[in-house]
Amino acid sequence: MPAKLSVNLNAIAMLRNRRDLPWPSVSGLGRIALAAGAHGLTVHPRPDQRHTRYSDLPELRALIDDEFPQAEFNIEGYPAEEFLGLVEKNQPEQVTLVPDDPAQATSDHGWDFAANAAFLTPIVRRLKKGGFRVSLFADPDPAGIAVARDIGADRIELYTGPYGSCHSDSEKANKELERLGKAADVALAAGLGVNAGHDLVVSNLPALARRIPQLAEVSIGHGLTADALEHGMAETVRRFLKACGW
Ligand SMILES: CC(=O)[C@@H](O)[C@H](O)COP(=O)(O)O
Ligand SMILES: NCC(=O)COP(=O)(O)O
Repeated sequence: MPAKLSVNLNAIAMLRNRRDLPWPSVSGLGRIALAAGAHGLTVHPRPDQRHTRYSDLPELRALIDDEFPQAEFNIEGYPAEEFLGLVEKNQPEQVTLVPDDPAQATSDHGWDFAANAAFLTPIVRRLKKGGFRVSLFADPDPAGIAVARDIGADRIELYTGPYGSCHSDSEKANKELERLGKAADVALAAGLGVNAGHDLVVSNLPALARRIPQLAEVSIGHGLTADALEHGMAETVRRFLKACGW
């Protein structure tokens, strides 16, 4: 089965947050994405709420429950107590734990599993007891991935940033793809599911899906939002011109 697509709404939320106005609507764009066939929605709330706000989460949970009950809600973030409380309140199908420092502009590495095993193990146990599927953000490092299994995760999410940044260097992209592929082989052999995300776009997805045919889910925000703007711009300008009487 092809990988499921979870649309990350953080970039939409960041655009919305430029003004004290309700547009672009995070739940409205989430509805459009799910109506178009996306399999789920992802948010990555950070403590400063510069992207998704905590108040967006109940609205997205209700959107899925009321209109798209087959879709999944994926909440990503650093597992501080505040984040764990948000997860427990908003009941996502999947929680993705990311080693984000609040000062980081975006996620740029996976967990050091050996160094964080004692920290993550009780958190993963608590989340799984709560009924949530747990995925851990991971660099494509086979040694670390074996530890992720021992920590109790259901899945890993491979950090694809270095692969995504090779858009103009196909040799480098192939090397990064092979690292991701080998890490996925190790994870799958260990019984872990494999998700992937960060800087994925239409042009780099097919090769990733071919190398990792068992890929369970990709979560995509920045590149997908950029495409939505590009492909929606002409129609939008026509609407504004019509409103001006042209
Ligand atoms: C874990 C991960 O790679 C994504 O959550 C990424 O952080 C996208 O969200 P932002 O664009 O808000 O950083
Ligand atoms: N988990 C990765 C994600 O949700 C989206 O990352 P990006 O496409 O915004 O880089």
